[in-house]
Amino acid sequence: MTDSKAAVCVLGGGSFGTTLANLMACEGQNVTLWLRDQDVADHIRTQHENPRYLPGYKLDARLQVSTDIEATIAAADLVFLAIPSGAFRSVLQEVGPSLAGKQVVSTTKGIEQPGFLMMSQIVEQEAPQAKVAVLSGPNLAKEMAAGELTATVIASEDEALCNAVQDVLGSKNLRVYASQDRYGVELGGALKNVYAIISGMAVALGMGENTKSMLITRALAEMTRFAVHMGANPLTFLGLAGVGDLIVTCMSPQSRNFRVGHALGKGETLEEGVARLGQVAEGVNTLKTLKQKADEEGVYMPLVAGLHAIVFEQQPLGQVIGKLMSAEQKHDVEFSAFMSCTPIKEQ
Ligand SMILES: NC(=O)C1=CN([C@@H]2O[C@H](COP(=O)(O)OP(=O)(O)OC[C@H]3O[C@@H](n4cnc5c(N)ncnc54)[C@H](OP(=O)(O)O)[C@@H]3O)[C@@H](O)[C@H]2O)C=CC1
Ligand SMILES: O=C(CO)COP(=O)(O)O
Repeated sequence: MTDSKAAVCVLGGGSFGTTLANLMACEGQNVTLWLRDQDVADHIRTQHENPRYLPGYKLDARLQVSTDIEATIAAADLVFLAIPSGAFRSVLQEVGPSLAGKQVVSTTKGIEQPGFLMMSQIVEQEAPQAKVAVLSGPNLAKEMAAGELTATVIASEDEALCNAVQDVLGSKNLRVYASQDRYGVELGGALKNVYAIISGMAVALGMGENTKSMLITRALAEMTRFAVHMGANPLTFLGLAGVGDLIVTCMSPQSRNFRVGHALGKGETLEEGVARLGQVAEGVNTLKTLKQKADEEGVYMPLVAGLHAIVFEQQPLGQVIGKLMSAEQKHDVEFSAFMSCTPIKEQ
């Protein structure tokens, strides 16, 4: 067991970073939240609320806040990263050397292009002396901030790091399960955002419950097919970071990706939907990145291709749906085929 009072920091003061840091503060952990906005930091320190990203949620008075990233990292043993993928590398480039020897956990659900890199792979590049893990699961920030029960997955080849995260983050409201499939867990968190956009669109169009169930189930088959091709363990997609996160993000209007899809379904442009959200919806960039990679790798992903055609190729919705419904009818469950495929690739 690790020291439960290990110093922890969370980099990124958006909805998820604030929520994670607050959950740990509520458990009496020594935790500091770093964010770049001085006004928001002052508000959290004095009013115990993040007015920009979690208005109306009372934060624990023991939560420490800083705008000094170097001092925050220097004082921490365990560093959580909750920076959107578009800014992830630039922040890592700034602080990479300071992360040497630290335990670093990425919570960011996006993919960097070019290179099709997961965020933990960026950590490996920019902070090669750090120990790396990823955290992912059905974790809508606002529900967690409200104390709703859920679970998440900490994935790393480093068992001590998984144990450390279970110690500091696990609580009566949050179960933290371990996995060794870092790549699969991270890929699951990024891919499901694309299908949440499709689900939001289906809801806006008034589609039936059967339709939504079909979409989620075929989404799971499609994302697993891609992930296995890329070297992930198919069983990971039966867990919290796979089907668990897919279900919540495809079903909840709290999901920002779902909301972007809903706006599209109501006839708004992508730009309008994203602007009204005012928060990050990682699925938009992931859609572009994933479509390109699936084409390069020759992986069959009709839902991804269909959404891409609607959003970026101006194809009429009705035409795309017609094409999807008249595609070749293949196998339902592909997991048996996945199980007999070659072992997980070195990533
Ligand atoms: N919210 C959720 O329910 C969950 C989110 N995640 C993932 O966590 C990641 C972060 O998302 P989330 O917190 O929700 O995003 P939000 O949109 O709520 O907040 C984004 C945060 O990132 C900060 N930021 C943006 N660019 C930079 C930068 N260059 N340097 C420092 N800080 C920066 C913003 O600061 P500023 O306000 O100053 O611009 C803001 O604090 C995403 O990848 C998301 O997929 C994972 C699980 C759940
Ligand atoms: O990843 C999430 C829930 O697990 C949050 O999803 P959104 O980014 O779509 O809000």
